[in-house]
Amino acid sequence: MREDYKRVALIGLGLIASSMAHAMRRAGMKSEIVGTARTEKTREEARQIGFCHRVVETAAEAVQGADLVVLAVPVGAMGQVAREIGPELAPGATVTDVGSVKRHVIRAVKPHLPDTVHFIPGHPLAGTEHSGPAAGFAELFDNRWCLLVPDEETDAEALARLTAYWQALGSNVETMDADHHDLVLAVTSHAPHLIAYTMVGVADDLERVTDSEVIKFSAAGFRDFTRIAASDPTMWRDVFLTNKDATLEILGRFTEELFALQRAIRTGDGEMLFDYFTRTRAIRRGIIEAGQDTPAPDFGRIRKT
Ligand SMILES: NC(=O)c1ccc[n+]([C@@H]2O[C@H](COP(=O)([O-])OP(=O)(O)OC[C@H]3O[C@@H](n4cnc5c(N)ncnc54)[C@H](O)[C@@H]3O)[C@@H](O)[C@H]2O)c1
Ligand SMILES: O=C(O)C(=O)C[C@]1(C(=O)O)C=C[C@@H](O)C=C1
Repeated sequence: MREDYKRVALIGLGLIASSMAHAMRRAGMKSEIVGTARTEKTREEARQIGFCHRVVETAAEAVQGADLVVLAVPVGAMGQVAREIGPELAPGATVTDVGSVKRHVIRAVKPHLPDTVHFIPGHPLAGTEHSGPAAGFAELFDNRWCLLVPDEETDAEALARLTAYWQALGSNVETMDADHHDLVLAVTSHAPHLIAYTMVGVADDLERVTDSEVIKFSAAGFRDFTRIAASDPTMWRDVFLTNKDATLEILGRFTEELFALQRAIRTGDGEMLFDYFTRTRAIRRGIIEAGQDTPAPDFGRIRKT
């Protein structure tokens, strides 16, 4: 039987936190949801939508009496938030985060937390290009991975409870080491975002195709790039600054492959191109067969809880 947390504090009330609150309500959790965000504008927007039971002014106030605390702010702000909440945390509470980078978050957060709490970093592999409290929806985590990053000292019971929580939100949960997480995500998420940002930047630099032509002739492929390249600038600046080594490692490999493909085009090596694209097509088909390609959310259809 699932043991719901009594009080869940959401620090940061953007896409991920608001989706968690909607998903908690959908799951019928009994927890009280207390939220806070940095600006009054965001707090007021969250109050109007109503996914929290209470929205309070500060992070220090939000965590009081909470047995689960979720840090859902940009990766670069995690340390500062941890410093603020550290002295207010209830003994026995679990503190987790949803940041896209793990090694940096652990380094930034852990020193500020008392020994009496369980710190279990996490990362739901689900998102959209939208941000803010109005962007959230209950289905975001359905059939998506949520990676938890325990260490050798992590309390097994606290880990089992957090795992059950994410499963109730719709996720499949796996554990992973922080460095491995950061390398895997550099390949599957961080470098692809940088490539999308670059591709849209290149199109924008070509004055000829900007204005109406980018819109008019943007086929599905480029349109997908523009969706990714519309992702939150603060979030992604922080991801690249804090997952520097892994991203640079993957970009190095990417450049080598790009040169190999460039050479095949120049030399007319059709066999190389065909074989390469056959290999990558099989990867896409594998993702679909595994049910991991959730279609883009239809915001008109999704009813907010
Ligand atoms: N968007 C995604 O696709 C996605 C997916 C998985 C994980 N994440 C991670 O989740 C976290 C939150 O992302 P999101 O998409 O919900 O972002 P968001 O921009 O929608 O929301 C961020 C929230 O943090 C608050 N905030 C910003 N700076 C702050 C600061 N210095 N101090 C305190 N609060 C601050 C904002 O007011 C806002 O409430 C990030 O760490 C991100 O890396 C994002
Ligand atoms: O679908 C998207 O818009 C996303 O980019 C989501 C996405 C990803 O790269 O898959 C982005 C960042 C995360 O940390 C996790 C998920």
